[in-house]
Amino acid sequence: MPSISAEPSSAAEPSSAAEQGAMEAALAAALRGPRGANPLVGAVILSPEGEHLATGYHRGAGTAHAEADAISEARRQGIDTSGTTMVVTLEPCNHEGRTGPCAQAIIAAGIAKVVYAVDDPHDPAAGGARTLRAAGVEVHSGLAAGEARDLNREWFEAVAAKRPFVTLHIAQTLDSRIAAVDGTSQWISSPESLADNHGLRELIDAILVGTGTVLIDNPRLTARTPDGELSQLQPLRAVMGLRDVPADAAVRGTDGRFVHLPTRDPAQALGRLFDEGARHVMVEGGSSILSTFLAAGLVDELIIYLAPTLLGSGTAALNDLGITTLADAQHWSWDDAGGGAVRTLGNDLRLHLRSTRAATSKNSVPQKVLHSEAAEYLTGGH
Ligand SMILES: NC(=O)C1=CN([C@@H]2O[C@H](COP(=O)(O)OP(=O)(O)OC[C@H]3O[C@@H](n4cnc5c(N)ncnc54)[C@H](OP(=O)(O)O)[C@@H]3O)[C@@H](O)[C@H]2O)C=CC1
Ligand SMILES: Nc1c(N[C@@H]2O[C@H](COP(=O)(O)O)[C@@H](O)[C@H]2O)[nH]c(=O)[nH]c1=O
Repeated sequence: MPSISAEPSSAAEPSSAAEQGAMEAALAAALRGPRGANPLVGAVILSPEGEHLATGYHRGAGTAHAEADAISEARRQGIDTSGTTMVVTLEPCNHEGRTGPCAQAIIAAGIAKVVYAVDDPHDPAAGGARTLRAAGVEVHSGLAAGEARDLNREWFEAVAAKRPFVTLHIAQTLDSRIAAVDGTSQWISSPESLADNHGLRELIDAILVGTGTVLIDNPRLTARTPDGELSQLQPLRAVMGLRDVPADAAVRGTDGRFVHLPTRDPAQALGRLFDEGARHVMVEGGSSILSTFLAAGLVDELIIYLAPTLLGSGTAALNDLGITTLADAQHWSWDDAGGGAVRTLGNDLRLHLRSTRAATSKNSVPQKVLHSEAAEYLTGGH
């Protein structure tokens, strides 16, 4: 059993072996969710005797939080949650949001004790622990705080910087081309990869491309179902670059969800999208835009659709990261969150990686530890 850390905190007390085991299970469950605007969170409900009664996790923005998911799971099984302990990887939220405050759900479920790993850094959500204590719930924090922070390190960093979480999308050939010499690129990906990409478009708040892509592809950048219908949720469509976006460009659409960002500075573009309310941005391309975000260290997650195709020449996925010596290479780590690090989508491989930018050696253990546990949940072929 991996050992997890307890950080000193005003409320910290020695935790029981059952609580430590539950925290490990909660950390593993959290990895089942997708990265994005919301953090990965897992929760386990323990009986007073330390038995695991129910597990929950967060499936992404707009869906039930992990605590509510675990309570629902207990209800589905007909389990009485009064007098139980909830072990959760993040401080329960206190805000109304789209899903209702978890602190109130915990109080209503009669849960007597809450053990959580790290405080919620997000101002409107913070304060769940205070609300719980005021209602007579015993609350402790700090168990596995290092692991829980590492689980969401990019998200914590984005929240602290007040910028959106950034996913970079690349649909490329085996030889890292995203378009042929004549500019044609539709489609490099398999239909299954395209469907996955449209699923992501529906989850994110904004999608961003450069003016080059607009002028060459005239993309719509909408989220669509496999039969071509518009999906229910649509991202804000953003084009970055100094040139004007043609008046008849498809990306403008007719729904008012288009924004031109007349800048070449990726931080400025993200700042503008943050001000527009975007908390998760997907950068789709082309190569100049992909490169400028990567060079600026502003990418949290990489999703690469790798097609078993060769072009030999054409537009390279990346053109310059400002790296001239191997010692300065960017290193990325495989990410098991949200369905796995490597999946087969039709003829393609879907590669999922996370930044190592903010990782500390002290906190880098749990990804390795959790690999085998997370593997149980994988649905795609590894
Ligand atoms: N397979 C795939 O996944 C994808 C493939 N593509 C393909 O990529 C190709 C387009 O790539 P590319 O030509 O690089 O176009 P980009 O979409 O990357 O746009 C480049 C333009 O963006 C503007 N820009 C804004 N910020 C910067 C910056 N920091 N550095 C440089 N330019 C900036 C510049 O225009 P300005 O003068 O207006 O400032 C520049 O000319 C197309 O063939 C398209 O089909 C595109 C997306 C995805
Ligand atoms: N060629 C290519 C992609 N290209 C991206 O999709 C855009 C077209 O979007 P739309 O007009 O909404 O269908 C295009 O401009 C580029 O950003 N994406 C992929 O997943 N796989 C691919 O092979």
